[in-house]
Amino acid sequence: MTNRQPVSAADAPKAIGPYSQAIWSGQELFCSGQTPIDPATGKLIDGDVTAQTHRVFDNLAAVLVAAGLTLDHAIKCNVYLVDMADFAAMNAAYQTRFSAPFPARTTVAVAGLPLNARVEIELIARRA
Ligand SMILES: C=C(N)C(=O)O
Repeated sequence: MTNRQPVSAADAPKAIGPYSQAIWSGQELFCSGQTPIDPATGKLIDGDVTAQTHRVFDNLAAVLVAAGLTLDHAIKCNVYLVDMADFAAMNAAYQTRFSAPFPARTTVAVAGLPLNARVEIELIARRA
């Protein structure tokens, strides 16, 4: 028997590969990386890294809501950028989606992201 309890969010993009949108493990929820896919079309949105970051957070929020949580439950985020020149703009959008104290975070630049997204963010959340 698996200890992986999946979360399925109709308002977030369907997985584009063999992964769950999120998995509960005990009190912690591991949310797969979200790219700026519009769940209505299944396609990447048009827009710069600011718009892409907000779409990513809308998608993460939809997954969290399906699990009975919100972004306030996030404890760790990993941010992937294809161009570190987007760091400041990503931060500006990012900081509007949380209130202090901010979750722990790591940001790295990567060689590429699915569907040619500029940003992907994954997070871990914890219920009380
Ligand atoms: C988009 C993803 N989270 C993936 O391909 O792993």
